[in-house]
Amino acid sequence: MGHTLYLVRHGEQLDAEHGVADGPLSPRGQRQARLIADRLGGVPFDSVRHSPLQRAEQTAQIMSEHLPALDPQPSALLFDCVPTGYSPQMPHTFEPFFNSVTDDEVEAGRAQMADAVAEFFTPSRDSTHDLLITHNFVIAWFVREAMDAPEWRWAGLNAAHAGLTILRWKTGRLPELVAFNDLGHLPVELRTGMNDPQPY
Ligand SMILES: O=C(O)[C@@H](CO)OP(=O)(O)O
Repeated sequence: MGHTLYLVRHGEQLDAEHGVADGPLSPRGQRQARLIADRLGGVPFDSVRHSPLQRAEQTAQIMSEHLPALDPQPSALLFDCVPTGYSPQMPHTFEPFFNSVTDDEVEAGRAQMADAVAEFFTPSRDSTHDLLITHNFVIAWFVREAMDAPEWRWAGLNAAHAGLTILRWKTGRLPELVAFNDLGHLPVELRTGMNDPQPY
């Protein structure tokens, strides 16, 4: 069956729209965490890791209250980060965002993502299931890496709060993108965190 990696973006953070860098989940974020827990209730997870930031830690905590078999552990490899700097191949509309990111931040993000890929992208002959609760850019980088897409192509791959992305490695096969930003467990009013409102 191989190794399956379940990537979940944290739930909606309280007051994130006011520029608060981190904090607890909003009531909507707490509902999102309960619903992604219900969605994944049948998966026999071998490990659960989460970003140490509060919005991801609380998402993991709510999920483990609903799924007591989970034993979430923090991993610094899952911190929010910026995986690369601006590339001329990116749409120009992305440029203002990258103007506010320092070279040191990019260097740290690049190193973190290299270490994260080495840690989590592990083919397995056995059936293994690992859950990572993390951030939008980390999920985008993992998808880009699994697809062997150009380095800059993580930019613009957006997952919603509590969206579910699944990657799988089977022996002798290319990495498989089983699902990207699947929101089937969320009612329309809880599909938050995307740049544009979701029309479905
Ligand atoms: O700021 C964002 O849009 C993303 C970047 O990864 O972070 P988060 O998933 O923590 O909201």
